[in-house]
Amino acid sequence: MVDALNTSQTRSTEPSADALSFDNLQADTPAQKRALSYANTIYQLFHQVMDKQQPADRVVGEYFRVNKKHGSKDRRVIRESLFALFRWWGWLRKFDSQSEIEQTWLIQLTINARLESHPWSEFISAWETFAGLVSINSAPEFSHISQRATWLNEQFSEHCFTTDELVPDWFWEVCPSENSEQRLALVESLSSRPPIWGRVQNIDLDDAIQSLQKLDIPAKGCEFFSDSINLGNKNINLNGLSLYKEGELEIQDLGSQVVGQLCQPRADDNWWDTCSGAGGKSLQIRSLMLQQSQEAQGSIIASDIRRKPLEELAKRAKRAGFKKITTSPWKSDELPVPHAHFDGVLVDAPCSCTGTWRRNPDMRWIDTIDTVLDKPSLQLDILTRSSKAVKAGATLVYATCSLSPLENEEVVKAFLAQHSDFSLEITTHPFTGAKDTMHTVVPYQADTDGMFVARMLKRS
Ligand SMILES: C[S@@+](CC[C@H](N)C(=O)[O-])C[C@H]1O[C@@H](n2cnc3c(N)ncnc32)[C@H](O)[C@@H]1O
Repeated sequence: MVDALNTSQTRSTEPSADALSFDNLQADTPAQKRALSYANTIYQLFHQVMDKQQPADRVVGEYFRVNKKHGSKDRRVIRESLFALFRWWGWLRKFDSQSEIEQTWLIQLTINARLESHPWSEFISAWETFAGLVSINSAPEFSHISQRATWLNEQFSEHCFTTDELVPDWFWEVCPSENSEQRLALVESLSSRPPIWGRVQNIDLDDAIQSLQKLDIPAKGCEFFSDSINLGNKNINLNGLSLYKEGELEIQDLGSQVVGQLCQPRADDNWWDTCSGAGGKSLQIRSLMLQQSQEAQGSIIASDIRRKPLEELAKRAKRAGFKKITTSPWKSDELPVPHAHFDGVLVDAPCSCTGTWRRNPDMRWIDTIDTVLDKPSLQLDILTRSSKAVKAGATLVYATCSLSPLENEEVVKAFLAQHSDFSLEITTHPFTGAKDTMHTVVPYQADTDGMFVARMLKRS
């Protein structure tokens, strides 16, 4: 098997892959000509991501920004084919043994489209014909990855396709799971896209749902949190939505919302969000305070080593009218806030982001095991320094969007081993109802990203 990972270990400054040459193929119809043009574009974007280790959403966004000639259908075919390639690359890379790059690519594109049940049949038939694949027309509508693996094993018996290999081998080393049913459910969820999740603030959920449904957005509530909203799977032009522009709707994955919920902020608490980024959880914490009392005096200081996300947070807070959120950049080892001062400190630590692989399927192939292994020492350092800001009797919450125990349970255990004045609290996993001291939100539990969260108490 050709190991695609070997080609992507180092960051390249070379231009992305050369264009493919389809000169020896006779494209007679407009659909065939377009199919070859798409094949070339997708090939170059794919290699820009893999060879230069650049995130696919950035690469494709920049491509469409520069190449304005593409209409909405072109964009859809290119974008969806590209993202699907990363979802199925663990299988598609096995076809790399074909002699000609062009033919290999057309085979991979055809199988990719069949695995996704893409609707652009005229282009798929063109790829299939040019690829010389005559016998795979019987692809059914798949509802499960096991069906896809079975179909591939029947069609291409010279290879063996297993569901575990849809993620890189190193993933199982850092996210071990002995239980084969759980492994399958995890790969299944990592092979599909979650819906767009949001949160309403300053507005009644039912009013928000009604106004979004009038715009043909299939919005609905969810059984877990009264302010969460499921916005369906289709892209939404947020800047065209008045709810969004007026700060009444924020996009936040439901898994991420678990973290704010388990912070359990009280109306008049003072919180420090130490790694706030653009402040998804700071906004949520303030909104949870206001849900308890419109007079809530609680405040949040948001910090990050990057200034730009803090500027974005300031805009979001202004949009929502949340005057009690302020920002304080974290520029050095010194705390940017007073010691032993806060009722709650949230450390949403930088991590490998393996829990977000559903939305960013390319990351599983451009990252390596080091993406996980180099994080725990940084995470422990940030958690240790942040803990100094917690006052006696108050709360410290540690969270990541990683699925690896090395970045999660092990970091918390290492912290507690050095800090006997902190102890874990028992909390309830909102999706499973499990009562425990540390929770992993696994993507298949509620169709979300993956997260980890643990809540600790500093002794009085
Ligand atoms: C998981 S993201 C935070 C996401 C954010 N809390 C949210 O809800 O959208 C981790 C953040 O930690 C920040 N970060 C990385 N190293 C840091 C450090 N040494 N000190 C403070 N923040 C850091 C990153 O810039 C990044 O924004």
